[in-house]
Amino acid sequence: MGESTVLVTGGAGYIGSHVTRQLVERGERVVVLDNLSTGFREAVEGAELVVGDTGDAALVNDLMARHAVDTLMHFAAHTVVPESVADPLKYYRNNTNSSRILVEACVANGVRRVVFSSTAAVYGEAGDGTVAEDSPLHPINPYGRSKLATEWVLEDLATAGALEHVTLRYFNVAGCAPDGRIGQSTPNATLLIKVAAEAAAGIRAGMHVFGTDYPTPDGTCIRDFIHVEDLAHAHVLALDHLRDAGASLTLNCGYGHGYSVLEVLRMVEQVAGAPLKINFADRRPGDPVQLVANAARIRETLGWTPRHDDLEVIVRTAIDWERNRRY
Ligand SMILES: NC(=O)c1ccc[n+]([C@@H]2O[C@H](COP(=O)([O-])OP(=O)(O)OC[C@H]3O[C@@H](n4cnc5c(N)ncnc54)[C@H](O)[C@@H]3O)[C@@H](O)[C@H]2O)c1
Ligand SMILES: O=c1ccn([C@@H]2O[C@H](COP(=O)(O)OP(=O)(O)O[C@H]3O[C@H](CO)[C@H](O)[C@H](O)[C@H]3O)[C@@H](O)[C@H]2O)c(=O)[nH]1
Repeated sequence: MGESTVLVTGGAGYIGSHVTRQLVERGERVVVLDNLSTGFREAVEGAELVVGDTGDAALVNDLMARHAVDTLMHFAAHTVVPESVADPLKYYRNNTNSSRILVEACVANGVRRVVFSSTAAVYGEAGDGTVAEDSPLHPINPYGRSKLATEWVLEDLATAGALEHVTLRYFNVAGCAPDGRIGQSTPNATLLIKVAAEAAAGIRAGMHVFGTDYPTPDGTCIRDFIHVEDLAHAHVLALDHLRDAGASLTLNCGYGHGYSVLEVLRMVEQVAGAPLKINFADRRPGDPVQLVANAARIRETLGWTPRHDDLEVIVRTAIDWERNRRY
C-alpha cells in the first residue's frame, strides 16, 4: 500500500461514508473531499475531511499533489431524480462538469485509477428481464444522462491510455452499517426504503406508492435492492483490481433479483411490527417498470460475493438507523 492515498469525493455522504470506513478499516490512507451539501461531518471517521468542491480545480490539483493520491473514488454528485427533471443544469453542472474538472486533475497529476459511482438509471426503460452492462443505454432523466456523460469521459480517457477506471452502476442501494455508527441521512430523500424506514420510525406520517397498474404480478414496480455494505465491498475489490494492473471495467452492482414496491413495504411492516400508512397514488413520471441487474460480470471479474443479500437485513438496518440516528 506504501504512501499512496485514496481520494474519496462525497465521502461524507451515504454510500461514500460506508466505503471510506471499509477502506480505513483495512489500513488505507483516505482523504475525503466533500462540500457537505448533503453529507455530514460526523460520517467521516479515521480519514481527513477536506470541506470543498469537486469543481474547484485549484483545490483538487493541490490535494492530489500534496497527498500522493494514486486512486480517485468519485461519489460526489446530486442524486435526486425528480429534482434533476426540474433543474437539469444543476445536475449537468455538478455530475458532468465538476466530474470533468476532477478527472482533468487526475490526468494532470498522474492519478491513473478512478472508481466511479454510476447508476442503473443509465439504462432507462429496460423491459421485463435483467439488464447487462452491454444492454442499450437510454437514460430517461437528466440525472441518468448527467452520469452517463461522465461514464463516456472515463471510457474515452481509458481508450486514449490516460487512465484506468472501474465504473460501478449501482442498482437500488439501501440499508446501513449494522453497528449503527453511520447511515443514510440524506436530506429530502425520495428513495423507497429510506422513505419507508422514516415512516416506520414515525419521522413521517405516511407514504405514497407510486402506481399500482404496472404490468407486474402485484401492479407495482420492481427493483434490485443491494445492501450498502456489499456495495462498499465492491469498491474495495475494484481498488485491488486497478492496483493489480487490471483493465478498465464497467460493472452492474446488484443481486440479480428484484422485489416489488409492495413486497418491500410488507417487509418494512413486518420488521417494524406495525402497519404503514400508505396512500396509493398515480405513477411517478420517469419510473421504469423493472430494473434488475444481470450481475454475472462483477462476480466473474472481481470475485465479488454478496454477504447481505437479504431484504429483511436491508430493511432492519435502515429502520434501526432512523430510530437511533447519530446525525
Ligand atoms: N443512493 C443510491 O441508491 C444510488 C444509486 C445509484 C448511484 N448512486 C450514486 O452514488 C453516489 C453517492 O450517492 P449517495 O446516495 O451516497 O448520496 P449522498 O447525497 O448521500 O452523497 C453525495 C455526497 O457528495 C457530496 N457532494 C455533492 N456534490 C459535491 C461537490 N460538488 N463537491 C464535493 N462534494 C459534493 C455531498 O455533500 C454528499 O456528501 C452518487 O454519485 C450517486 O449518483 C447512488
Ligand atoms: O415514496 C416512494 C418512493 C419510491 N417509490 C417507488 O419505488 C420504486 C423505486 O424508487 P426509488 O426512488 O427508490 O429509486 P429509483 O428506482 O428511482 O432509483 C433511481 O434513482 C436512484 C437515485 O435517486 C438511483 O440512482 C438508482 O440507480 C436509480 O435507478 C419506484 O417504483 C418508485 O415509484 C414509491 O412508490 N414511493
